[in-house]
Amino acid sequence: MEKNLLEIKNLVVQYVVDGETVEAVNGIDLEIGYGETLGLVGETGAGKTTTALSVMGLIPNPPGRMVSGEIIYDGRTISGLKEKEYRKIRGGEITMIFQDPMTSLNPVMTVGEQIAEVVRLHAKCSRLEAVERAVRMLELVGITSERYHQYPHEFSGGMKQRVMIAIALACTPKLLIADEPTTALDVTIQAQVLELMNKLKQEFGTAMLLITHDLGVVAEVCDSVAIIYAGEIVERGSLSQVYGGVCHPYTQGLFDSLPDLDEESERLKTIQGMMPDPSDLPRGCKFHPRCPNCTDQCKTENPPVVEVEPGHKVKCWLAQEGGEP
Ligand SMILES: Nc1ncnc2c1ncn2[C@@H]1O[C@H](COP(=O)(O)OP(=O)(O)OP(=O)(O)O)[C@@H](O)[C@H]1O
Repeated sequence: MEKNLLEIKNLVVQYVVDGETVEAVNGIDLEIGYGETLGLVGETGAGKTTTALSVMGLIPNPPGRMVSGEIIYDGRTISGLKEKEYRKIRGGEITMIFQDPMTSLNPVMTVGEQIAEVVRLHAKCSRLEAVERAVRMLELVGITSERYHQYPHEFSGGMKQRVMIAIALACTPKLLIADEPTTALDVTIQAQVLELMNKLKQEFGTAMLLITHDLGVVAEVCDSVAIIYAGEIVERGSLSQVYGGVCHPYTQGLFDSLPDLDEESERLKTIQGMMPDPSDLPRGCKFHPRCPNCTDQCKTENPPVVEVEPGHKVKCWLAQEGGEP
C-alpha cells in the first residue's frame, strides 16, 4: 500500500473553559496522500481549525489539550515532539495560511523581507539567495518585484492573501494547510486566489489540507473531501464519490443548503452554515436534527465507519443498511 504523507489517527482534542470540557475533536482518522488536496468541510465549531492546529502542534494549552491520537507525517510520528523539533517542520515542510492575512503578516516589515526571512530560516541559504527566492515567489503569485519593499497596509485583502500564499510556499512545503483562505475575500478575488492555488499545487506538487465550509470551493480545488460534524468525520471519499453519491444525511443537508449555481461564473456559491444548538439534539445523538431518518439507534449508539466502496467511508447506520440519505 502506498505510504501517505499525513495520517491522523484517533485524534481527540478537548478544551476546558470555566470548568466545562468541550470535546472539539472526537476520534478523527484522516489521511492525505503525497500531492493530494483534501477538503475538510463542516459548519462553524465542527472542529476543523482544531484538527489543523493539532497537525501544526499549535493547540493552545491551556485551555486545549490533545487527549489522545497520533499524527504521522512522512512516516514519522510528530505528535508529542518537543517544540524545538516541531519548529523545524512547521513553516518549512508543513505550512499554514489563515483566513485573515492581516493577523498573520508583520505590519512593520516589508512583504519582501517577510518572505525572505522565512526562506532564510528554513532553507539555510545566503541573504542574497533568500531575496532572489522572495522576488520569484512574489512574481509567482502575481505581484511585481517593485512591491518587494512595500508594507502590508499598502496591499489589498486579495493581495495580502497572495503574499501569505507566497510565504507558505516559499520553502516548497510538502503539506500546506489552508484554513478558510478565501472566506475574507470578495467573490472575484476568491476565484483568482483559488486559481492561483491550483496553479501552484501543480507547479510544486504540494499536498493540501483545505479547510472550508464551502462545498463550491472544494469542487474547484480538491481531489477528495472529508465532512466533519461535531468533531467527527461523518463521510470521506474522492470528490466524485462524495459529490456523485452522497451517503450521509448530514452531507446531503450541506448540499441541500447550497444555493443554485451562480449562472455567471458557473461556480457554486458559499454556504454559511450554523451548528445546531446542542440542546436541540437528543442525548448522545451524533446526527443533525435535520436528518429525516434519525432512528432510535442513532440517538443512543455511535455508528461504526463503513466503507461503502473503496476509499468512500461513511459513519452512519443507514450506510450500513445500504439506505439512501
Ligand atoms: N481556544 C479555544 N478555547 C476554548 N474553546 C475552543 C477554542 N478553540 C476552539 N474551541 C471550541 O472547540 C470547538 C471546535 O472549534 P474549531 O475552531 O476547531 O471549529 P471550526 O470548525 O474550525 O469552526 P470555524 O469555522 O468557526 O473556525 C468549538 O466548540 C469551539 O468553541
